[in-house]
Amino acid sequence: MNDLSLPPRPGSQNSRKVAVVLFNLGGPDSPAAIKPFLVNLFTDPAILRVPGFLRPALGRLIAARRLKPATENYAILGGRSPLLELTEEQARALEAVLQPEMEARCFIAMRYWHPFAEETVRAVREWGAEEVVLLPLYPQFSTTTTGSSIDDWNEACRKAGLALPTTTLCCWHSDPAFAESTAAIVRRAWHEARAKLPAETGLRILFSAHGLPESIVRHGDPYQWQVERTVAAVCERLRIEGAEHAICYQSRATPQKWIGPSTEDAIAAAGRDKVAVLVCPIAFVSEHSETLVELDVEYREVAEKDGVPGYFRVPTQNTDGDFIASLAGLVRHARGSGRSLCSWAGGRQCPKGQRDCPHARAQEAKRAA
Ligand SMILES: C=CC1=C(C)c2cc3[nH]c(cc4nc(cc5[nH]c(cc1n2)c(C)c5CCC(=O)O)C(CCC(=O)O)=C4C)c(C)c3C=C
Ligand SMILES: [Fe+2]
Ligand SMILES: [Fe+2]
Repeated sequence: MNDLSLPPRPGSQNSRKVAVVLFNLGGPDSPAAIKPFLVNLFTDPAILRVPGFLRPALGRLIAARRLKPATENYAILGGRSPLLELTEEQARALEAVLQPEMEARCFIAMRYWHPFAEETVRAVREWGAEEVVLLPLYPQFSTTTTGSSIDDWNEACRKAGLALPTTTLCCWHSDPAFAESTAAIVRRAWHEARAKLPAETGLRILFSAHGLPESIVRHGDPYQWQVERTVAAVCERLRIEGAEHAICYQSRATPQKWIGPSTEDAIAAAGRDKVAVLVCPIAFVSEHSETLVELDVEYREVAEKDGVPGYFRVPTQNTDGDFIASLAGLVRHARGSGRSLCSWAGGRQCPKGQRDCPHARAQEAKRAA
């Protein structure tokens, strides 16, 4: 056993300065930032999959159409997203767990608003990092989120000429410690909700994940499959007798067909079945507009309208101690391997040729090209 109270030994792997880079989507930090944030999002080739010459104009048009609903949502939160502050709290909490074992510092790289990857690459260099661990705050891999952030990071490093040994934690949807910590949060919320309901009223857990256009999944995005793996891993550990559950998808942001069932439809079904719902965000690990507004305000109204006999929400992980410990476990495992790692197979390392590991698959495709 390591004595964690001892400082890292000079010259050991643990004395190397490791930058843990947390990826998230980012959110506007003022009302004026909403428009450019949306333009950045909708002109990302990972999001808007049209020929390059069409993307800037079409992306701006879609962003303009989204501006009003997005502005209304952020107005409820005081005109800004809380995502950066909450991610900073997660970063500090993760550092506090890692620092007794290794010389680690957590940085944040957001995809569509500050701090952008370019800013973070500079900060990582200035700190004198000798090694990098990329840790997306998305348990499930999607080409639209983790994939886009990895490409953005690599491009920022290329431009800045930063070439450090780097490990990418491409996905951790079934990591046992993550699933256990999530199950504990769901269990607590379940008991709180049960205590407020009459004994004869059923309670259904709705695992609500961010949706995706169906065409993206059809083209091989593993996100939906990985969401299902997370739900299975959490349910295995719930230890609540007779708890029924369903998976649904929220936040449709474009007119195309998105994967379903939608969270609205799942709430309507609960209304018909006369069961209360406990909505559990399963693809976000911190609070932001899609939990605080969409789940807490909009879908609550939908549930009332649909005659659902009770509406409750599981809080996201934020800085929950067991959740942060699970992230620390991922970093500990990943360090120094310089490879792409994923937790889904239990082996931590993406198995060679494994079609469900998106990062390994992308690397293989690059090698073959
Ligand atoms: C085509 C559009 C979108 C896809 C695909 C998409 C995927 C996706 N997004 C998240 C997580 C977050 N999304 C957030 C905001 C947000 N997302 C979209 C659109 C798509 N997302 C928009 C237009 C917005 C802006 C807000 C709005 O207009 O409603 C956020 C941040 C929210 C905040 O408070 O700042 C997160 C986080 C995931 C996990 C995902 C696919 C797997
Ligand atoms: Fe989104
Ligand atoms: Fe993987």
